[in-house]
Amino acid sequence: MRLTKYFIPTLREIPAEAEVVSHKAMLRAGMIKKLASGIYDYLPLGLKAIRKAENIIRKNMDSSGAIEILMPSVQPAEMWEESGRWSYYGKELLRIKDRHDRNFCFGPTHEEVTTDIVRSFITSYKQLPINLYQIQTKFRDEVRPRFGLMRGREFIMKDAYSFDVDDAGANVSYGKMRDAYRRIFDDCGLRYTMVEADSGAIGGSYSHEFMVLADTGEDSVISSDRGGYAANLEKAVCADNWEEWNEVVLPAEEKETPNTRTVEELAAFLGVPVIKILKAMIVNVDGRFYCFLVRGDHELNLAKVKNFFGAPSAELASYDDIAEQTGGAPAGFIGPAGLKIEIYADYAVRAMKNVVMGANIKDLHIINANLGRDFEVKAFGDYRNAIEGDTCPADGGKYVLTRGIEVGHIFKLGTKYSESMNAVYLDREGKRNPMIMGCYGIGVTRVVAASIEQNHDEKGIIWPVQLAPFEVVIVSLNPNEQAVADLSETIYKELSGLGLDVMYDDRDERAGVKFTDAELVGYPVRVAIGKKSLSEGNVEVTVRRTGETVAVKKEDCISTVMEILEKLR
Ligand SMILES: O=C(C[C@@H]1CCCCN1)Cn1cnc2cc(Cl)c(F)cc2c1=O
Ligand SMILES: [Mg+2]
Repeated sequence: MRLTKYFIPTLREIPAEAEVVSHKAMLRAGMIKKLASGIYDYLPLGLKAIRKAENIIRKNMDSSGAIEILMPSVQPAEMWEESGRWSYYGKELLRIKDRHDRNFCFGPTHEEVTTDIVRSFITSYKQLPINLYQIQTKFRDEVRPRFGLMRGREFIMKDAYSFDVDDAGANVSYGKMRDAYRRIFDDCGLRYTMVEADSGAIGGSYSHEFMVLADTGEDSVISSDRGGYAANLEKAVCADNWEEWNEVVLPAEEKETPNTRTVEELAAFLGVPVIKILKAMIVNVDGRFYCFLVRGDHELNLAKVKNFFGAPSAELASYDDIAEQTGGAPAGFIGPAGLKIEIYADYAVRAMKNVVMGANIKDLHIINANLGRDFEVKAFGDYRNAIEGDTCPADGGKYVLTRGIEVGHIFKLGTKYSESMNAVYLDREGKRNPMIMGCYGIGVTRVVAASIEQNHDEKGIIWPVQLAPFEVVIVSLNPNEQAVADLSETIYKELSGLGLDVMYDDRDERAGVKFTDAELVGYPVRVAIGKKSLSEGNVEVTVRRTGETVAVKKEDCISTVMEILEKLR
């Protein structure tokens, strides 16, 4: 492509709203343009990277036996009423009305639509298993879209749905997708890890996420330093391996603790370590209230609370609900004594002695409170967030916390949709059975952003060859010298002839401007052609990732570039 005939609106200034590297880099390199909050134009460079990611995904999905389809973005509400999800989702679901005032939504996902296709045409076990997938635009009305394509409201997803006759078959389908995802992210040149994940509201028995390791990732990953376990923090299991504190049980006494709103303030005021404090939270689980206790240095894990009750949601209670459930105690002074609601505690609480707990009265705490004498617990469980240094119950290693960007999520779905929407098949004995489903997503636009998060420096993007919009940029240093232009054209045509995506920067610009743009846009290989190329017969080949430049005889330019690109793959 000739740059004078192309469209790469690079920016000198970074818009203030861009917080993370990939967002800044994609704006500066002229890959995207914001149309509205969380909604972006994919400009030529951005689209080429997205298309390369899509083709890697398509190649591996097809070779896994999945079959590509394309479903509508606009979905009728009736389908979501059948699955019971129309009323379940809140504002995140973009609901629209057509001219006849009928209800539709802009699809955030396509379980219902795919299940409708399968139930309409597949009726026998002989037609199963089947895996249908699409690569398509989704819309989820995030309350706070940010980080550019990392958390957009409109985004491109590959979503696949598998249908099997039984659980064993569904496990095979799940395994095929897991292996396909590994090939996809390897082929994209991403460093990632697969982690056990919370299945969230869509139910189903288990799920795994594929996390691109990056410090700017929004997700927290807990993994054992022995490599035997990795999970999203929402899901990471905590061992119940606490030694009872060997302290003499002391008499409890009330203590005035004015204005000690936080655990740290309370600990400092009383001169005790945070670990001695019993944190009590009132949790609203789908409208029912419970009190959960965790040790002062731990955090309550609401995903674990939600899953414990099998509820669609679990949130910290509002101030008003706290006051109502505790007889008026403000947050920071809540305790388990004298509550009417059920009390659950994390395993670590069972080992505590002589703790500080809220008295459910403003500015008052009780010190040296002890389980059994001063408060009761209905049941102990794993309700806290794992932390670094915890012992891994799976392999005895120590937990390490890292951050990740979720680029893929695969779910064992079960019969949630096939039962509610009657997607059944006749088995050998002619008996009707619901199909066992799985669903599998990849955030295509997020893959591109994640790749930049993992591959950049202060000058801009360092594209892995696999996703690079253009693999090579030819920079003519003296475009007005006919001989330089001729040599540049020759090399440009030869490299393009080999099937590479080559950008030819034929602008009448200074070398510095061309070099800076080449580094910003992130072409893996740069070929610079100038007067020296004529006098000494050399061209300069630069590798973006290492910054290393070599002088190459112009007749060896093509083979050198091809070798470098092969090594980079
Ligand atoms: O999408 C999934 C599960 C899998 C992920 C892989 C591809 C197939 N679906 C979970 N999920 C997430 N956010 C949603 C947001 C809205 Cl507004 C909604 F109405 C539904 C969903 C929803 O179901
Ligand atoms: Mg997910």
